[in-house]
Amino acid sequence: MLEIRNVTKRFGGLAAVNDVSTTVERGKVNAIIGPNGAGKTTFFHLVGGTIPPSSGTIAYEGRDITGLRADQVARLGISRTFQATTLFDMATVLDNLIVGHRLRTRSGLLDVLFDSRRLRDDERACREKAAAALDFVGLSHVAQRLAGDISQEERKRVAFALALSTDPQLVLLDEPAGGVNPEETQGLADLIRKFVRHGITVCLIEHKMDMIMSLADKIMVLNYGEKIAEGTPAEIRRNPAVIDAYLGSEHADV
Ligand SMILES: Nc1ncnc2c1ncn2[C@@H]1O[C@H](COP(=O)(O)OP(=O)(O)OP(=O)(O)O)[C@@H](O)[C@H]1O
Repeated sequence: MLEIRNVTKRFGGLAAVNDVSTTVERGKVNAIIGPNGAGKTTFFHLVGGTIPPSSGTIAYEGRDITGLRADQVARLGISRTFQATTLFDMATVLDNLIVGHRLRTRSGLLDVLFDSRRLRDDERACREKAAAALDFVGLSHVAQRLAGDISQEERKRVAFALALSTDPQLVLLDEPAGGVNPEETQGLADLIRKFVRHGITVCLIEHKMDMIMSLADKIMVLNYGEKIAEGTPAEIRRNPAVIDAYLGSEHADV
């Protein structure tokens, strides 16, 4: 689905991502792990178009998407969440979702000025889509709550719902279970499985090893920007280089 070839990103003298090649497989949970500063988030920025690579190529469904902007990448079917979800805390959860969906629809300034039919149609469609996305992530019951009043776990679910607004084929989830308790982590893992069941391929960064080991089909391990291992959870768990760099250290939440 996604093919990354020899991708490098340099910030000055630092190679945050260094000559990484990998694939993201359709219909699977693809995980990326590694110590803090290993280049995981930078890797997502490169795939999602937030920043261009210094060298290397990224192909999505056989099409070269290297250097495309984030909005262009999103339109092709790749969306992402961020470690911290920025919400309008004084607006309701539903309104946050509607704004997120509105930003991605067609009507422009002229439609707003002339109160066009397209604008009204767009608004209705956005409201329906936002409500459907909230339902999908199990948050219908907090739709009318202020975003500032919901729990960290609910914020994570809102991030998932926002990622759905572009009808993605592939979602990149950056620490989807960061800062939530073990029981809630289980619920979020179930939600990730639901994405895959509904045909949305997942690629995620996470430090919670119990979650990753039970959820991922395939894991890539980064260390100092380089890929040091890739394989199934069982293969990764017994890989000496991974144990040395990550699993045996205090970095992983085990
Ligand atoms: N815009 C930037 N300018 C300069 N250096 C950067 C920039 N973004 C990231 N880096 C550096 O690149 C390296 C990789 O950072 P990155 O955030 O990708 O790591 P990470 O694996 O996601 O870490 P974490 O698990 O802490 O989120 C770090 O040394 C970081 O300081």
